Amino acid sequence: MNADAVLRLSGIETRYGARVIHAGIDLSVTRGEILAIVGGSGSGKTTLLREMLLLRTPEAGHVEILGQRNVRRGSRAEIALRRRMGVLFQSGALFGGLTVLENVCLPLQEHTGLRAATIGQIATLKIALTGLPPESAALYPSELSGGMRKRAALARALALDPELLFLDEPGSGLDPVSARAIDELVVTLRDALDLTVVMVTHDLATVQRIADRVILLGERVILASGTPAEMAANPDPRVRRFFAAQDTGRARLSNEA
Ligand SMILES: Nc1ncnc2c1ncn2[C@@H]1O[C@H](COP(=O)(O)OP(=O)(O)OP(=O)(O)O)[C@@H](O)[C@H]1O
Repeated sequence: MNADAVLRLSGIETRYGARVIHAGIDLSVTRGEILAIVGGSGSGKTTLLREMLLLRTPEAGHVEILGQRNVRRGSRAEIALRRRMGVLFQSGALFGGLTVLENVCLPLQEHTGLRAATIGQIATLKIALTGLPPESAALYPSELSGGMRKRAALARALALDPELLFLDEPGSGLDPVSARAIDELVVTLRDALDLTVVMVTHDLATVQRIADRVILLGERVILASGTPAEMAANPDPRVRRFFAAQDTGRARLSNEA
Protein backbone atom coordinates (compact mmCIF):
# COMPACT_ATOMS: atom_id res chain seq x y z
CA MET A 1 0.00 0.00 0.00
CA ASN A 2 1.24 3.46 -0.88
CA ALA A 3 2.68 5.11 2.26
CA ASP A 4 2.00 8.60 0.91
CA ALA A 5 -1.70 7.94 0.32
CA VAL A 6 -4.02 10.61 1.68
CA LEU A 7 -7.12 8.67 0.80
CA ARG A 8 -7.66 4.94 0.65
CA LEU A 9 -10.73 2.97 -0.27
CA SER A 10 -10.74 -0.76 0.21
CA GLY A 11 -13.40 -3.29 -0.62
CA ILE A 12 -16.06 -0.64 -1.14
CA GLU A 13 -19.51 -2.06 -1.79
CA THR A 14 -22.41 0.24 -2.52
CA ARG A 15 -26.02 -0.75 -2.86
CA TYR A 16 -29.24 1.17 -3.30
CA GLY A 17 -31.79 -1.40 -2.16
CA ALA A 18 -31.10 -4.54 -4.17
CA ARG A 19 -29.19 -2.59 -6.78
CA VAL A 20 -25.41 -3.01 -6.57
CA ILE A 21 -23.46 0.08 -7.67
CA HIS A 22 -19.94 -0.81 -6.50
CA ALA A 23 -18.67 -4.32 -5.79
CA GLY A 24 -15.16 -4.20 -4.35
CA ILE A 25 -13.56 -0.86 -5.18
CA ASP A 26 -9.94 -0.50 -4.02
CA LEU A 27 -8.29 2.83 -4.59
CA SER A 28 -5.53 4.88 -3.11
CA VAL A 29 -4.91 8.57 -3.82
CA THR A 30 -1.36 9.87 -3.47
CA ARG A 31 -0.57 13.23 -1.89
CA GLY A 32 -0.26 15.92 -4.53
CA GLU A 33 -1.83 14.08 -7.43
CA ILE A 34 -4.82 15.04 -9.54
CA LEU A 35 -6.96 11.94 -9.89
CA ALA A 36 -9.83 11.86 -12.39
CA ILE A 37 -12.74 9.47 -11.96
CA VAL A 38 -14.49 8.74 -15.24
CA GLY A 39 -17.18 6.28 -16.27
CA GLY A 40 -20.51 6.01 -18.01
CA SER A 41 -23.62 7.67 -16.74
CA GLY A 42 -24.83 5.77 -13.69
CA SER A 43 -21.51 3.98 -13.10
CA GLY A 44 -21.40 5.41 -9.60
CA LYS A 45 -18.85 8.22 -9.87
CA THR A 46 -20.78 10.78 -7.84
CA THR A 47 -21.77 8.15 -5.28
CA LEU A 48 -18.10 7.21 -4.84
CA LEU A 49 -17.21 10.88 -4.43
CA ARG A 50 -19.92 11.23 -1.78
CA GLU A 51 -18.46 8.23 0.05
CA MET A 52 -15.01 9.82 -0.05
CA LEU A 53 -16.55 13.00 1.36
CA LEU A 54 -18.21 11.06 4.18
CA LEU A 55 -21.60 12.18 2.93
CA ARG A 56 -22.61 8.55 2.41
CA THR A 57 -21.48 5.38 4.19
CA PRO A 58 -20.83 2.43 1.87
CA GLU A 59 -22.60 -0.84 2.64
CA ALA A 60 -19.20 -2.53 3.09
CA GLY A 61 -15.52 -1.69 2.94
CA HIS A 62 -13.25 0.93 4.45
CA VAL A 63 -12.72 4.61 3.77
CA GLU A 64 -9.50 6.08 5.15
CA ILE A 65 -8.97 9.82 4.83
CA LEU A 66 -5.81 11.60 5.97
CA GLY A 67 -4.92 8.65 8.17
CA GLN A 68 -8.35 8.25 9.77
CA ARG A 69 -10.28 5.12 9.02
CA ASN A 70 -14.05 4.64 8.94
CA VAL A 71 -14.85 7.95 10.60
CA ARG A 72 -18.44 7.88 11.80
CA ARG A 73 -20.78 10.39 10.22
CA GLY A 74 -21.80 13.04 12.72
CA SER A 75 -18.80 12.37 15.00
CA ARG A 76 -16.38 15.07 16.19
CA ALA A 77 -13.68 13.36 14.14
CA GLU A 78 -15.83 13.84 11.04
CA ILE A 79 -16.25 17.55 11.72
CA ALA A 80 -12.50 17.95 12.22
CA LEU A 81 -11.79 16.00 9.05
CA ARG A 82 -14.35 17.92 7.03
CA ARG A 83 -12.36 21.11 7.62
CA ARG A 84 -9.44 19.50 5.83
CA MET A 85 -11.50 18.74 2.71
CA GLY A 86 -12.80 21.28 0.20
CA VAL A 87 -15.56 20.52 -2.28
CA LEU A 88 -16.67 22.13 -5.50
CA PHE A 89 -20.10 20.74 -6.29
CA GLN A 90 -21.32 20.60 -9.87
CA SER A 91 -23.83 23.38 -9.36
CA GLY A 92 -21.33 25.54 -7.48
CA ALA A 93 -23.85 25.57 -4.61
CA LEU A 94 -23.26 29.23 -3.76
CA PHE A 95 -25.89 30.94 -1.65
CA GLY A 96 -27.78 33.23 -4.04
CA GLY A 97 -28.73 35.71 -1.33
CA LEU A 98 -25.11 36.30 -0.28
CA THR A 99 -22.34 38.15 -2.09
CA VAL A 100 -19.20 36.35 -3.21
CA LEU A 101 -17.34 37.68 -0.17
CA GLU A 102 -20.11 36.58 2.19
CA ASN A 103 -20.18 33.13 0.59
CA VAL A 104 -16.43 32.71 1.07
CA CYS A 105 -16.58 34.04 4.65
CA LEU A 106 -19.24 31.51 5.62
CA PRO A 107 -17.03 28.44 6.31
CA LEU A 108 -14.61 30.65 8.25
CA GLN A 109 -17.44 32.00 10.39
CA GLU A 110 -18.77 28.49 11.01
CA HIS A 111 -15.50 26.73 11.73
CA THR A 112 -13.08 29.28 13.19
CA GLY A 113 -13.23 31.69 16.09
CA LEU A 114 -11.47 34.38 14.09
CA ARG A 115 -12.49 38.02 14.24
CA ALA A 116 -14.72 39.35 11.47
CA ALA A 117 -11.96 41.59 10.08
CA THR A 118 -9.52 38.65 9.85
CA ILE A 119 -12.16 36.47 8.21
CA GLY A 120 -12.75 39.21 5.65
CA GLN A 121 -9.02 39.41 4.90
CA ILE A 122 -8.68 35.66 4.46
CA ALA A 123 -11.77 35.50 2.22
CA THR A 124 -10.45 38.40 0.11
CA LEU A 125 -7.17 36.53 -0.33
CA LYS A 126 -8.97 33.35 -1.43
CA ILE A 127 -11.03 35.32 -3.93
CA ALA A 128 -7.82 36.79 -5.38
CA LEU A 129 -6.22 33.31 -5.46
CA THR A 130 -8.93 32.05 -7.79
CA GLY A 131 -8.28 34.88 -10.24
CA LEU A 132 -11.43 36.86 -9.58
CA PRO A 133 -11.09 40.66 -9.72
CA PRO A 134 -11.46 42.39 -6.33
CA GLU A 135 -14.71 44.09 -7.35
CA SER A 136 -16.39 40.69 -7.81
CA ALA A 137 -16.38 40.24 -4.01
CA ALA A 138 -19.41 42.54 -3.71
CA LEU A 139 -21.39 40.81 -6.48
CA TYR A 140 -24.15 38.21 -6.07
CA PRO A 141 -23.84 34.82 -7.80
CA SER A 142 -26.55 35.79 -10.33
CA GLU A 143 -24.33 38.69 -11.43
CA LEU A 144 -21.42 36.39 -12.32
CA SER A 145 -20.60 34.44 -15.48
CA GLY A 146 -20.48 30.63 -15.22
CA GLY A 147 -16.68 30.66 -15.04
CA MET A 148 -16.68 33.33 -12.33
CA ARG A 149 -19.23 31.34 -10.32
CA LYS A 150 -16.93 28.30 -10.44
CA ARG A 151 -14.05 30.47 -9.24
CA ALA A 152 -16.14 31.88 -6.40
CA ALA A 153 -17.19 28.36 -5.39
CA LEU A 154 -13.53 27.32 -5.51
CA ALA A 155 -12.60 30.27 -3.31
CA ARG A 156 -15.19 29.07 -0.80
CA ALA A 157 -13.91 25.48 -1.05
CA LEU A 158 -10.42 26.77 -0.25
CA ALA A 159 -11.53 29.00 2.64
CA LEU A 160 -10.30 26.64 5.36
CA ASP A 161 -7.01 25.70 3.63
CA PRO A 162 -8.01 22.12 2.82
CA GLU A 163 -5.45 19.43 2.02
CA LEU A 164 -7.87 17.54 -0.19
CA LEU A 165 -9.98 19.17 -2.89
CA PHE A 166 -12.90 17.33 -4.49
CA LEU A 167 -14.35 18.57 -7.77
CA ASP A 168 -17.60 17.29 -9.26
CA GLU A 169 -17.65 18.10 -12.98
CA PRO A 170 -15.59 21.30 -12.68
CA GLY A 171 -16.15 22.26 -16.32
CA SER A 172 -19.86 21.56 -16.50
CA GLY A 173 -21.92 24.36 -17.98
CA LEU A 174 -18.84 26.22 -19.21
CA ASP A 175 -17.73 26.99 -22.74
CA PRO A 176 -14.45 25.28 -23.77
CA VAL A 177 -12.33 28.39 -23.17
CA SER A 178 -13.69 28.92 -19.65
CA ALA A 179 -13.42 25.18 -18.92
CA ARG A 180 -9.76 25.25 -19.95
CA ALA A 181 -9.16 28.28 -17.71
CA ILE A 182 -10.66 26.41 -14.74
CA ASP A 183 -8.44 23.39 -15.53
CA GLU A 184 -5.39 25.64 -15.51
CA LEU A 185 -6.51 27.20 -12.25
CA VAL A 186 -6.89 23.78 -10.62
CA VAL A 187 -3.29 22.89 -11.54
CA THR A 188 -2.00 26.28 -10.36
CA LEU A 189 -3.82 25.90 -7.04
CA ARG A 190 -2.64 22.31 -6.60
CA ASP A 191 0.97 23.43 -7.11
CA ALA A 192 0.71 26.59 -4.99
CA LEU A 193 -1.26 25.11 -2.10
CA ASP A 194 0.07 21.51 -2.07
CA LEU A 195 -3.39 20.14 -2.70
CA THR A 196 -4.44 16.63 -3.58
CA VAL A 197 -7.31 16.77 -6.07
CA VAL A 198 -9.98 14.16 -6.80
CA MET A 199 -12.38 15.05 -9.59
CA VAL A 200 -15.31 13.44 -11.31
CA THR A 201 -15.57 14.47 -14.92
CA HIS A 202 -17.06 13.55 -18.27
CA ASP A 203 -14.71 15.87 -20.05
CA LEU A 204 -11.93 14.02 -21.80
CA ALA A 205 -10.14 17.26 -22.65
CA THR A 206 -9.89 18.07 -18.93
CA VAL A 207 -8.64 14.56 -18.19
CA GLN A 208 -5.95 14.83 -20.85
CA ARG A 209 -4.92 18.29 -19.73
CA ILE A 210 -4.63 17.97 -16.00
CA ALA A 211 -5.11 14.45 -14.60
CA ASP A 212 -2.01 12.65 -13.32
CA ARG A 213 -4.03 9.46 -13.10
CA VAL A 214 -7.43 8.28 -14.26
CA ILE A 215 -9.71 5.52 -13.05
CA LEU A 216 -12.50 4.22 -15.23
CA LEU A 217 -15.55 2.97 -13.35
CA GLY A 218 -17.85 0.43 -14.97
CA GLU A 219 -19.62 -2.84 -14.31
CA ARG A 220 -19.46 -2.05 -10.57
CA VAL A 221 -15.65 -2.10 -10.44
CA ILE A 222 -12.60 -0.12 -11.57
CA LEU A 223 -12.22 -1.32 -15.15
CA ALA A 224 -8.83 0.34 -15.65
CA SER A 225 -6.52 2.90 -14.16
CA GLY A 226 -3.42 4.70 -15.36
CA THR A 227 -2.11 7.94 -16.75
CA PRO A 228 -4.25 9.56 -19.48
CA ALA A 229 -1.72 8.31 -22.06
CA GLU A 230 -1.86 4.76 -20.65
CA MET A 231 -5.65 4.81 -20.71
CA ALA A 232 -5.69 6.03 -24.30
CA ALA A 233 -3.40 3.12 -25.26
CA ASN A 234 -5.30 0.48 -23.24
CA PRO A 235 -6.38 -2.36 -25.56
CA ASP A 236 -9.41 -3.40 -23.46
CA PRO A 237 -12.44 -2.72 -25.71
CA ARG A 238 -14.41 -1.28 -22.78
CA VAL A 239 -11.63 1.25 -22.18
CA ARG A 240 -11.18 1.91 -25.87
CA ARG A 241 -14.88 2.73 -26.25
CA PHE A 242 -14.41 5.46 -23.68
CA PHE A 243 -11.28 6.93 -25.09
CA ALA A 244 -12.44 6.59 -28.70
CA ALA A 245 -13.71 10.14 -28.45
CA GLN A 246 -10.10 11.25 -28.30
CA ASP A 247 -9.22 9.49 -31.57
CA THR A 248 -11.95 11.31 -33.41
CA GLY A 249 -10.93 14.62 -31.91
CA ARG A 250 -14.10 14.96 -29.85
CA ALA A 251 -13.59 16.26 -26.37
CA ARG A 252 -16.25 14.40 -24.48
CA LEU A 253 -16.24 10.88 -23.16
CA SER A 254 -18.71 8.41 -24.53
CA ASN A 255 -21.44 7.50 -22.13
CA GLU A 256 -22.14 4.20 -23.84
CA ALA A 257 -19.61 1.94 -22.08
N1 LIG B 1 -30.16 8.16 -3.48
C1 LIG B 1 -30.25 7.22 -4.43
N2 LIG B 1 -31.20 6.26 -4.35
C2 LIG B 1 -31.28 5.29 -5.29
N3 LIG B 1 -30.47 5.20 -6.36
C3 LIG B 1 -29.53 6.13 -6.48
C4 LIG B 1 -29.36 7.18 -5.54
N4 LIG B 1 -28.32 7.96 -5.93
C5 LIG B 1 -27.87 7.40 -7.07
N5 LIG B 1 -28.57 6.30 -7.40
C6 LIG B 1 -28.34 5.44 -8.56
O1 LIG B 1 -27.04 4.91 -8.47
C7 LIG B 1 -26.42 4.87 -9.76
C8 LIG B 1 -25.11 5.61 -9.69
O2 LIG B 1 -25.40 7.00 -9.54
P1 LIG B 1 -24.26 8.11 -9.61
O3 LIG B 1 -24.93 9.44 -9.59
O4 LIG B 1 -23.24 7.83 -8.57
O5 LIG B 1 -23.63 7.82 -11.03
P2 LIG B 1 -22.68 8.73 -11.93
O6 LIG B 1 -21.67 7.82 -12.51
O7 LIG B 1 -22.18 9.87 -11.13
O8 LIG B 1 -23.69 9.21 -13.04
P3 LIG B 1 -23.70 10.56 -13.93
O9 LIG B 1 -22.48 10.51 -14.78
O10 LIG B 1 -24.95 10.41 -14.74
O11 LIG B 1 -23.73 11.72 -12.99
C9 LIG B 1 -27.42 5.48 -10.74
O12 LIG B 1 -28.09 4.44 -11.38
C10 LIG B 1 -28.38 6.23 -9.86
O13 LIG B 1 -29.67 6.24 -10.41
